[in-house]
Amino acid sequence: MSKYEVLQGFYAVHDELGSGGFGKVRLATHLLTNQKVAIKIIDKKQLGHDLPRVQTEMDALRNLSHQNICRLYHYIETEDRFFIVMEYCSGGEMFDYIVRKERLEESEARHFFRQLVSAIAFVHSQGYAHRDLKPENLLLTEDLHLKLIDFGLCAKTEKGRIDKHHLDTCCGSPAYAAPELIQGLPYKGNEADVWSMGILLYTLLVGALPFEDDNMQIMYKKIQSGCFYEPDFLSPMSKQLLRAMLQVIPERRITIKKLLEHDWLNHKYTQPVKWNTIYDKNFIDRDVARVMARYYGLETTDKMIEKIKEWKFDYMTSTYYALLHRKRNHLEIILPMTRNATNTAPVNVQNILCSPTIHASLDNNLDKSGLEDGDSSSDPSSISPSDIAAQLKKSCDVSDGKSKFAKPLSPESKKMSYVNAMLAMPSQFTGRSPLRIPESPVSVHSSDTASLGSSTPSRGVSRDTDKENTGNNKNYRMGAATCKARGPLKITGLEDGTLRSVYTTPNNRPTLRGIFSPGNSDSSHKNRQRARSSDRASIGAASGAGSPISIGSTHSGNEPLADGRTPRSRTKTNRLPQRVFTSLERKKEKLITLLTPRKMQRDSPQVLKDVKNMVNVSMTAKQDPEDVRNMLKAVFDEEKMRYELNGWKFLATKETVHGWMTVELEIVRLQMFDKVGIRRKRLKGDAFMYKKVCEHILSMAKID
Ligand SMILES: Nc1ncnc2c1ncn2[C@@H]1O[C@H](COP(=O)(O)OP(=O)(O)OP(=O)(O)O)[C@@H](O)[C@H]1O
Repeated sequence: MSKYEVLQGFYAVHDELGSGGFGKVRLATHLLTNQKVAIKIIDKKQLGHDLPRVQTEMDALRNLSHQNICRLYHYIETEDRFFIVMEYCSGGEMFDYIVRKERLEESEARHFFRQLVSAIAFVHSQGYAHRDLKPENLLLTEDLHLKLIDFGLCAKTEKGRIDKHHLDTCCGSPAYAAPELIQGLPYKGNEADVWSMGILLYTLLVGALPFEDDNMQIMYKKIQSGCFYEPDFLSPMSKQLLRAMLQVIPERRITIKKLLEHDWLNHKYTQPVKWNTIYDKNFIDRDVARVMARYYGLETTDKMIEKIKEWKFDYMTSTYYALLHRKRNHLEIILPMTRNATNTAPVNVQNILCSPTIHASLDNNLDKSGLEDGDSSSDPSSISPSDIAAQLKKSCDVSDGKSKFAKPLSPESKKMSYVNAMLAMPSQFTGRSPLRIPESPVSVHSSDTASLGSSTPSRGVSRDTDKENTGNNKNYRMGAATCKARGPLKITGLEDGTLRSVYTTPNNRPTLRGIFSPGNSDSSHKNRQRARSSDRASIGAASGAGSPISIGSTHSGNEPLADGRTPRSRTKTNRLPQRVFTSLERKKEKLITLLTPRKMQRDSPQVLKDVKNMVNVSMTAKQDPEDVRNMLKAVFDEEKMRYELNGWKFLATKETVHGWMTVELEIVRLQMFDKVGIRRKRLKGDAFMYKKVCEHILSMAKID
């Protein structure tokens, strides 16, 4: 029996997107609509005492429907596993975005930070505190909307009482934890979140952590001192905001309300942050409901609307959201004629990036259901059932070796994406653009975008006005600290105790090198700190930390990997239906790949035809992929990194003081530039470790 049998016929499961302490997140296709989704697969056995975490996360995701929070589509529980189907954030982790940029310019950091503040203001307004804010939990969509994930550690109080309620569970990642948390004092979730946001803002602007040390106890002391380095390039306004957020005494810390009004956040913006949700669960998109009513065999659209409004988070909810997403992207919304029809979904059409300017992304011009304003281009009501059937048949017809792809419905969708624009923009700090994109046919306009390129970060140290916080060094800030190191922390468990079983069946840098160094893994602390992805049983644990690593070993297909997992080649079972499906969505060129013998497929790297989704790709100066492969092998050997090579994909692991980190590096061809690129993905380990490892590998490989 397949591990994921429960998903069969509904989702096709693909590659791993990332992994946390308890399970993996896999990319998947929602088969009925051919939309990409992310599925978090959690093994119950691995959860142990942390079982309530899943329930906490589910409750939060059900309740917290917001434009900057990753949407829950579907929730399935089986005897062994939980499957959480979510909106897929194809832009990857926000942190990845700054790996190549080293640090962000102020206006760009503001773009992301406004969205984070919006999400957290909403979360708090609903009585929740996130308590695990860190770069790994901030994802991006293809048009650079920020989406908050991972509510497994969140705390719930009565709505509107988050600022009254004290919590006592210490959780989150140490580097992002507020001083009151690491002292083991009762704390308020909202205040602790503001501190973590301060750390996040610092990482965006500086590209390093404000408090860190190889020794965990020293790091704690630094956090409690509130004393952090302020590089000269930070503007006075950013310094002031960072100080306000990184105030050691929680009562003196800026509140979220004040944060929303802060000048830094609103600089050059005509509108304040829209923090309230723009979604209304009572508002259902009629076009989508109409198409679904036909599929589910309901007589009227209204009946379908009533059904969707039950919000069961089953396959119906998932289908509704998947179709809504298609509509938002100006893709046709069609389903087979009836639910008894084949589950084969219409083939994918172009993944279109529709956010030409920073404002388009920022303003979240969405209506209550999540559709962009003025989205009148698609009118599925004009599609008759026979059209739908014909189209479906046509689009799935690959008998002639060519798949027929639905056309994008709007010419607008051809606009250059914000992602592309940002990647094309030279970084003011590095003096180069991560991707040297030749003259672009579409210019990016809007006053704000223009300002991104031209704004000069203010240099020179502003005189500190906050006397209370003035330290000896003018570049250091001292929060009003109680420098009392209380030593190890006690974990007392989550506030919300019990797990309710819900059964649902689907049918129904170092940029500033020298400043940043990865923190340490004080094992005694780790055991007490609530386990986090970077702290929890890792590759090192699985392989026996401290045991000798076989250096530079290219694993044969059947040996277990360093992390104890079975190599991908072995875990691949009967994937044919999935492979066929994938080929359909990847446009007709991919069919050639499908029909090519496997050996030949492996012999040439994947070709990327445009710069879309190239946020995680570094371009090399090489034209021969073999050269790059050899260079990477040499770097791994030199770095004593263990790796597995599967065709053009390396799975490399490295032990650092913080534990193990696994990165996937794939060699790809960049057709537009006639160059070879390296696509990277963090699979395990904390984001800063990943950043450091990637920067190191890429600079060692001398790829630029
Ligand atoms: N919706 C998504 N779209 C794309 N990638 C995702 C999505 N959700 C998660 N990921 C990837 O998977 C990783 C792990 O996800 P997540 O943090 O939810 O797992 P976790 O087990 O709760 O982790 P942790 O141990 O940090 O709590 C993320 O850091 C991200 O890289």
